[in-house]
Amino acid sequence: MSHVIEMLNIRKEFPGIVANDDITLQVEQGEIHAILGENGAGKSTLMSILFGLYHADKGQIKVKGKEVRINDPNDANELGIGMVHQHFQLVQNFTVTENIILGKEGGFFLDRRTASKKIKDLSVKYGLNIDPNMVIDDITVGMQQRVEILKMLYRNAEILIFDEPTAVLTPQEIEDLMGIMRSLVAEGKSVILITHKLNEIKAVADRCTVIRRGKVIGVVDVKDTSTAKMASMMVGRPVSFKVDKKPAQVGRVILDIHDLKVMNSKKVLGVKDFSLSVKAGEIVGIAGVDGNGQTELIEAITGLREVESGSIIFDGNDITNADIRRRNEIGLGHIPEDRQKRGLVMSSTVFNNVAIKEYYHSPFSKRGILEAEYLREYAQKVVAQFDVRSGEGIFSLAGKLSGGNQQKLIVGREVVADPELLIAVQPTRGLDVGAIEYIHSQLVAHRDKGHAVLLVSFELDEIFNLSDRIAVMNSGELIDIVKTSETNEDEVGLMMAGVKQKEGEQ
Ligand SMILES: Nc1ncnc2c1ncn2[C@@H]1O[C@H](COP(=O)(O)OP(=O)(O)OP(=O)(O)O)[C@@H](O)[C@H]1O
Repeated sequence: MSHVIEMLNIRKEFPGIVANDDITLQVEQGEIHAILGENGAGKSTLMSILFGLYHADKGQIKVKGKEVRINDPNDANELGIGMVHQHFQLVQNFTVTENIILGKEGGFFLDRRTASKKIKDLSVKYGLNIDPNMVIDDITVGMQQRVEILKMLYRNAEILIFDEPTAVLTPQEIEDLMGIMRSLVAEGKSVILITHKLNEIKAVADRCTVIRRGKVIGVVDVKDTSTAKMASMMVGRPVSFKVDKKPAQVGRVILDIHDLKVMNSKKVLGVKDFSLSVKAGEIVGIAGVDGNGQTELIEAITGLREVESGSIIFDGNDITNADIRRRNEIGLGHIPEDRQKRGLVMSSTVFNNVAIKEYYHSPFSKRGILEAEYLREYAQKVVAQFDVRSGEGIFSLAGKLSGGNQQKLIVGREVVADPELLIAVQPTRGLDVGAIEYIHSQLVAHRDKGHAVLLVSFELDEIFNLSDRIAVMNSGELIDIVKTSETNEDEVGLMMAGVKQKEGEQ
């Protein structure tokens, strides 16, 4: 078998941490090679080296047997290496076409109509459902990811790196993407797939390199290795995939939404006459395909988007038009969908990011002066409890944390603040199975303390594992709300497609 890519004995250090410690990765031509590792294990660093974004301190890279030096992404592109990043690299106010041709030879002088046509054809061919004329700001996170995939396909890459490509895709989109990957390798291309989702590795990958804390633990043939085995190789202990929880002890209504109407960014109703209540001591999960009004609903509840009509009552207080700080103060916590845009200040430290919502009041500050010692201990507590790993602890910049560790930081900050209502949107996006197990147990513990949790997730498994009741959204409407114990994935799947239960029974 010929190796299309060989990364030999790669070492990369950052202040306080060895991100890659003597890593060897060999990818065969025509295979889908998965890389599995905990959050912060060094996967993105390794791929950034291959893509010319970082330079290894030591080691060698060979492409098709020839040693190469990859100084920047242009070198990588020339060697036929393409990458879909975990965090999108798109200009928000540009169209899809502009983003795709940006940085390509000829760039903006390219004939846009021809470029748009080629993009449209690729989109249709791979079922990506992207209109080349749409502006990035107006499309969902899931669609933005597909634009990244299109960008790579547009440049005819031979070796395609996917860094957590399915984290925001719907089950159907994931299926489609798997199909795309299979057809890519059938054409002789090679795929490197970084994912935390073991079932995806099982479904498409040929081999898997497992890394833990910067070191290679082993390379396995996927068809001969169980998901449980891969999980324990990665985490270093057995992992439980089921959430242990007692029946909910529900109390008073915490969140009461009445006939809510909210516009989306296209100025049409994204949320239509939506009513829902969430009680203390329960987790209500919102199930739905991405783009069916969940974002607008959550933005309305958290104060990020204006309400057209209807009301939002929080523990007896009308907060329909309240400002965000007031919502925080009366006990609303929010784990946002887009952790980089809304969750963290990337250029600031972990410490500042933990303090960001609390710094102005006691006990975090007194008479306008920060209680630095208290804040430091508080930040240390969040980092320790949620296992946020980085080179320089609370003094690391948030932007230097691995994607999963950024996510753990946000979840930790919001849970430790102990809000009456925790709104958790995709709380385990990008997390490894060990971290998911922990975050799930923390969300259940939050409920068991008598707090309310409103969960939005595109993972039906997660919705079913955590929720006491499931509210299904389709086209901005509440299709139905059902007890988790009285439904199943097929029924919820039908409702997600807009079929009301009674219609389904007919
Ligand atoms: N530019 C940087 N400066 C400092 N530390 C960094 C930098 N980039 C990565 N690191 C650190 O290197 C380690 C490995 O990070 P990396 O992003 O490679 O992990 P990962 O395996 O991709 O994790 P995840 O699954 O969470 O995405 C982390 O501890 C991270 O904080």
